[in-house]
Formats: sequence, structure tokens, C-alpha cells
Amino acid sequence: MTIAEQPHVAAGTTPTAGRTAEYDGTTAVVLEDLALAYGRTPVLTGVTGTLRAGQALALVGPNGSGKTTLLRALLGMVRIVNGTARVNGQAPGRAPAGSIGYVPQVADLDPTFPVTALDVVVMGTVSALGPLRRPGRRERERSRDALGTVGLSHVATRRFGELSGGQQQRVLLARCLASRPRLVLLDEPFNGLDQPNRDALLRILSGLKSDGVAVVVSTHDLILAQEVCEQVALLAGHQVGFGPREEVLVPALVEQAYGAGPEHAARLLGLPVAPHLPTASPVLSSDEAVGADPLPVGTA
Ligand SMILES: Nc1ncnc2c1ncn2[C@@H]1O[C@H](COP(=O)(O)OP(=O)(O)OP(=O)(O)O)[C@@H](O)[C@H]1O
Repeated sequence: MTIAEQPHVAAGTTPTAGRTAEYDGTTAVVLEDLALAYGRTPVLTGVTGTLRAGQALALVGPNGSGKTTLLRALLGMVRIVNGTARVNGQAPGRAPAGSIGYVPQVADLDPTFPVTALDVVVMGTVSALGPLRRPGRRERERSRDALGTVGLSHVATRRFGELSGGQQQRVLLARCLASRPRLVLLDEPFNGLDQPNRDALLRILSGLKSDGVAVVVSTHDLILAQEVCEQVALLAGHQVGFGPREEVLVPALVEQAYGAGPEHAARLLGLPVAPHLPTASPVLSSDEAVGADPLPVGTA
């Protein structure tokens, strides 16, 4: 399904048919009627929208809706079968090394590997160095800065595997920040985080945005999405909405994307759910009441 065929597309998402925006240095991601496939099977269609530098985009939708697929497509790891994508002004996969940071949903590092937190972060500087060059003082300096950004300077010399799960995730985020990317892609970064780590991550994301970094976050948490992201892409194998959060995270579109009823949609959005009123009993006249059969005991 293309965006034009969808009945409910948030305002501000009208595709600019046939036209690819010129890169002006302030636009991190531009998608136009994008369709993605694994092999021959399209799994996500009709995605059109823009993310500007210094803003965050939430990818939300039910399981299997295409959030991770879209993130991976921005890295050039998934086949584009229709439409176009520009990432920092380039086709996906063509961006200069280190200009895009990615933290996958499942840690790609064996925690039993005997390396310190700082060593892990330094790994993030390697791709931008080019072949045959090894990280030096400048890279270690940047890596210490990145650890500071995620509030973990004090664990620099601790073994990565000994850190808590939330700390490990923040170290992996620091690894992604060490190359000073202009676009950061995070797959379900809030999963399994306790409140302090969650708050810390929210602060880190705000700081990145203030520094002009663009952020794309996939999340199941629509309340968090509203808190941290100016833009939202609501997916369900196709685009249900893409635009400002207040236009996309609305009950009608959430119901549509999740195939949910109004109560479920309200809960997902953190809106008050109308209390269930007991079904009104028919009002009987006193004559009818007298003649009525008594309900058996225990009958609801
Ligand atoms: N490597 C793959 N090969 C074939 N199909 C895949 C592959 N990875 C994902 N898919 C399919 O693509 C669709 C979208 O998957 P994706 O992982 O992008 O969804 P998601 O929204 O991130 O889901 P979740 O919320 O469960 O993480 C699903 O139907 C999934 O089965």
C-alpha cells in the first residue's frame, strides 16, 4: 500500500512525489514512499517523512511492524524495493564512516570478552580511522569524552562483563558516540532499563539533540516516544502516520496501527481510560418485580 492509498495519514506527511530534496546539511533523513524487503517479500511499504538535525524520530508500532527493518535500512542493510532514502544527504550505506552510530537491540558483544569499558568505547573510533591505522591518544580522548557523556567515566577501567545490564547498554551507546556521529540509531534502547538508567538515557538523548545530532529510536513505549521525540513514524507493515508527535500519536491512528480498541489505544498513549460503568439493570415496575423469578444463588 502506498501512502496515498492510506485512509489515515497524519497531516504534514504528504509525499513530494517524484522529487528528492537537495541535501542542505540540516536534514538527517529523508524518505519518500520507501518500501523494504527481505528477499522478495516486502515487509514495510509507503514510508515518507523527514528528520532534521537536532531532532529525534520514534519508530513505533506492534511486533513485526518494521521498526528494526527501517533502522537497518538507514544503514544500507536492507533492500529498498521502491522509493528513495537519503541519510545525511547520501544513499543508505554511502555515508562517511563514523557519521552514523548504531546501537542494535541485541548486544553484539560477548560480555565474557575480557575488555574494559573504555576498550569497548575505543572500538567505536576504529571504523572512522581507515585501514591500517590504530586508535591513538586522540581516539582514547574521544572515547573518554563519550563515556563521560553517558555518565560512566567512573567505570572506564572496569571489565565490561562485570557491569550491570543498564551500564553495559550505556557503554555501547558511548561506543556509538565515540566517532561523533551526526545521526544516532537506537533499537529499543529503553528495554529492560530501570528508572534511573531510563532517566539517564533520556537526558543523554536530550543532550545529543542540543548538540545538533539527529536521533532515531525504535520503541514499544509510546509514552517515552512522546517524551523524547518530536517526530513519530507509526508503522504496521506500512506507514500509518509520520510527522509531529502530536499529530501521529493520536487514538485513531494508534488503534489503526495496533488493531486495538479505544481502551487499549488510550493505555498505550497514557491517556485516562473511562471507567467501566456497570450495565444498567432494566428498571422494573413493582408489579413486574414481584412476579419476577428470583435469580438462582451464585448467578451473576
Ligand atoms: N532477516 C529477515 N529475513 C526475513 N524476514 C525478516 C527478517 N528480519 C525481519 N523479518 C520480518 O520483517 C518483518 C518486520 O520485522 P522487524 O524486526 O523489522 O519488526 P519490528 O517492528 O522491529 O518488531 P519487534 O517489535 O518485534 O522488534 C517481520 O515480519 C519479520 O518477520
